[in-house]
Amino acid sequence: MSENILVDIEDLHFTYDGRPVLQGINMRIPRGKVVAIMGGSGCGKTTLLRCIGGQLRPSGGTVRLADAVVSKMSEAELYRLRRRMGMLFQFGALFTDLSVFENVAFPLREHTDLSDEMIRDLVLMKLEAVGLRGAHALMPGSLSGGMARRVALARAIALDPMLVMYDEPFTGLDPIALGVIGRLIRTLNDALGATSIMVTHDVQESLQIVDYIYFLNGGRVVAEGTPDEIRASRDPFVHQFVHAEPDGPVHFDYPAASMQADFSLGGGYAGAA
Ligand SMILES: Nc1ncnc2c1ncn2[C@@H]1O[C@H](COP(=O)(O)OP(=O)(O)OP(=O)(O)O)[C@@H](O)[C@H]1O
Repeated sequence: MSENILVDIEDLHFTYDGRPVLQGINMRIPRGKVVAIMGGSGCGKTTLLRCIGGQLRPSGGTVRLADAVVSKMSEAELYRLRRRMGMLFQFGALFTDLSVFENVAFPLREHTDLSDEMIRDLVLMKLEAVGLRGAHALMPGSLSGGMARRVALARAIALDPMLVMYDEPFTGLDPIALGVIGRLIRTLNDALGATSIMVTHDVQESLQIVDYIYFLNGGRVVAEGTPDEIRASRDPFVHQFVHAEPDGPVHFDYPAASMQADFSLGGGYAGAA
């Protein structure tokens, strides 16, 4: 594998209960880049992140991270690998009974033997990086949505990860907070010398901050390119996302039986009384 590629995904397949979700994904993500993954609801974006993080084992193909095949790692190796990965999931999910300081300190206490003084300095540095050093004593319940997301970001980078994965980091944020989080994702990535993968529905923000975008549909990569290539693209998938069109090749409804079969007149639905 080229020295420069941090994440190399080859012909990745994943199946839930016999239902194929990922059907031959190929991606090569160079070190230092911020990459967005987009696609309609349920197309497999979160599943892909979980295969990269080793929480799910693929049914076929490989994910290589640095020079290691993630799906072949033992539990102990995966645990060590996760120390080098930061993850920020939808809504940030802070521990509500821990202060801002303790939330950011959590991965440091969990994964290192650093002294309390060292942990204190590192936590305050990470909080400073997201503009919240002054908020270290607050409890999550007293933070705005944007502040809570910034604390989650500080926690995700607490261990100086080589790879940071974001699952819909902008969900539920107002446009100003969204812009702040977007810029932080970019600047923290560059300051840490990390690589970032972001699953998001926010095309406009992504076009401002990322180096490359992949579009998924039906468990496959259907389009990809740099922000300039994406803006200029005539691909119908890309066009639908960039212009937020409700109709197009991406269907937003989960596949269902016909209305006639599902509703009582059709007599086919056995779910509710
Ligand atoms: N634990 C599970 N068991 C069975 N099926 C699952 C499970 N988790 C997800 N799926 C299914 O796998 C498909 C892909 O889910 P995934 O969460 O990866 O999609 P997504 O692209 O991240 O969607 P969204 O944008 O709505 O979050 C969906 O159809 C979903 O219903």
